[in-house]
Amino acid sequence: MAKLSVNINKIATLRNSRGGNNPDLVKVALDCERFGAEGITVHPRPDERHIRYQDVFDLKSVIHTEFNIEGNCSEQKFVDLVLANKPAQVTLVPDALGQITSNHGWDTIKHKSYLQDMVAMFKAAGIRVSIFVDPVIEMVEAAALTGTDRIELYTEAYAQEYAANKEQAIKPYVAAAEAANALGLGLNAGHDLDLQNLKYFATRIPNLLEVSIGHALVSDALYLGLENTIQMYLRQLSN
Ligand SMILES: CC(=O)[C@@H](O)[C@H](O)COP(=O)(O)O
Ligand SMILES: NCC(=O)COP(=O)(O)O
Repeated sequence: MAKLSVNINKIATLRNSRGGNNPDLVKVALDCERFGAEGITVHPRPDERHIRYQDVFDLKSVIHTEFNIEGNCSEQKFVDLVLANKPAQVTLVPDALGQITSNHGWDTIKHKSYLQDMVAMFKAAGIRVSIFVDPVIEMVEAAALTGTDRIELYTEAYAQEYAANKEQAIKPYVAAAEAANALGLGLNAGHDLDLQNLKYFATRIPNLLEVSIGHALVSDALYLGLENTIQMYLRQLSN
């Protein structure tokens, strides 16, 4: 069963909107773990629009499930933050500064040499590395040449097409997952997964190890409650 890593970016968005500490991000993270989350994911962006760099230090000192820090390793501040906190996993995401959210994976062919260096650096620090990629077999194959432990399949395209044609939507992801499996790459997935599309994805993707879910889960929790929502997502992942 794939593990559920709850991305708490949007909790930080709400907190920052009034300048105080309500909701308390650390408390929410600990509650997510208490409710069954098997990991906590954060994506500190250079503008600190939601997760602040200090949040990472505060969270690292208290959470006891897997800590996954996502971000762009071309930012030295991000690299320093990850090395200082040594999370269970770092997920390398090629976001530019002005993006409203993540919207593409790495070109692992073009950036293979650079990613090899980044992967080696984080692995030398004892941090598992995952590289955010589109469901394109050539990108998966090139990712394997970087020495990364895992890839994370960027699932927005799947989520967008799911309602119209889920059989078609899943096809590139199954092919990419099979390629990853054959190459010995660990397999994560994330972005726009939700209560409607998660089970179909998780039951058809071979050897899926982890999904990181934030925006839809936090939105659902506004209506369903955080504990109930996490349990509902976990049920979607159980066979
Ligand atoms: C990499 C990815 O798809 C998400 O983890 C990303 O963290 C979402 O970022 P926002 O929460 O800023 O939209
Ligand atoms: N890596 C995906 C993630 O952490 C959360 O993405 P989303 O569920 O907020 O779209």
